[in-house]
Amino acid sequence: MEELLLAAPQSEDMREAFKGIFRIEHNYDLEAADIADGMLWGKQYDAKLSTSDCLAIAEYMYNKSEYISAAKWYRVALSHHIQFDDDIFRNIYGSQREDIRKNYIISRLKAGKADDVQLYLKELSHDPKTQLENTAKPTPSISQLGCRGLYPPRTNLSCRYNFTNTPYSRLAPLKMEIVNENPFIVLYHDILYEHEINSLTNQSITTDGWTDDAEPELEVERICKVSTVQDRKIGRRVEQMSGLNVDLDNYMQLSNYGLGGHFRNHFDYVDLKGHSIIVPLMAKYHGDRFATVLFYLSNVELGGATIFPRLNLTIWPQRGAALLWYNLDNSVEPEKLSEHAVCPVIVGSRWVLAEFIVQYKQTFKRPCYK
Ligand SMILES: O=C(O)CCC(=O)C(=O)O
Ligand SMILES: [Fe+2]
Repeated sequence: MEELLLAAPQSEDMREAFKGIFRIEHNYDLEAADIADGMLWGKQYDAKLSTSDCLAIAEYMYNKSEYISAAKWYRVALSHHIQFDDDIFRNIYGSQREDIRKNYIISRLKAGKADDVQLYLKELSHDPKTQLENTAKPTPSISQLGCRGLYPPRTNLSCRYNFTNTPYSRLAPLKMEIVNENPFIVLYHDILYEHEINSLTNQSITTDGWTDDAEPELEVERICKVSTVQDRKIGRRVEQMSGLNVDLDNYMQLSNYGLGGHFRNHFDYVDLKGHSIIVPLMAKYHGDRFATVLFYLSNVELGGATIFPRLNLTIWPQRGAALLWYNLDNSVEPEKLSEHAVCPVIVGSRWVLAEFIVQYKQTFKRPCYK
């Protein structure tokens, strides 16, 4: 029994799963009834949520003051709830059904009007897949549009072989897809070997990313596991991809995002001028993060795109590809357009490896700043 309990989810695991489901529901505009049925973003999965799962989610949404969402989850819980004609079952479950109905009505009233209470009562007997009355869909944010793949399609972009970044590139040109001209963002294809990907993704990572609660001064939220790795061979490839100087002994950041894992909008630069505490440290060692190279170590079955909301750019992870972008502009000032985020993972395990290329090592490679 003790062994079973050890393997069972703890209350913290449940809370994190609820938060993940909340992010998925809102970012992708999914309906509670669909999620409960395993219908995720248009794809039917062989998985269903139980009545008690739905009830627990409804209560989580209620406590978060997300009353419309709570009402939807209560209604789904009720429709999945055991309904027996048998007296014994009615005695056991009847009162629970009444409680769910009550909570549904309270949630509806909290987000609606007392005058509409008859309407709300009627809704209770409708199929949970029907829309709730008088509830408008919220307008999606720019980031949500990106996560849903709804930015306008891009034209006039190109692919070519890159022969020129380093002398070695002549022998082994890289497959380069230009995804944005200004600021320059490129996606390199087939940049990692299978054995490299496998050895990176077979590691177990135990350290959590960070949340607003843990480090409020960061003002970002990152839900994933992180670890560091050193790999001189991959470091050399980063040099080849970027044409910049890379510290081969640098630690790269390995991250794994699970259900609902995400990284809210952020910049990779620190903006040395604005942060007096870290400036001496950053300055002593290497300066700000000039560019980022992000290796995708897995495909993601659903969700988990990298988005640049200010550029209307969505990049879907492709195992073995790597994305390169600049965080500072030509005058080494923060490039505001480099703001980016990781959309919540709906299904799958998302692995990435990031190398941050630092500013002061580029003095001779990029000497001609404006
Ligand atoms: O995983 C991604 O798509 C982006 C990761 C990222 O933004 C970071 O590590 O700073
Ligand atoms: Fe980032």
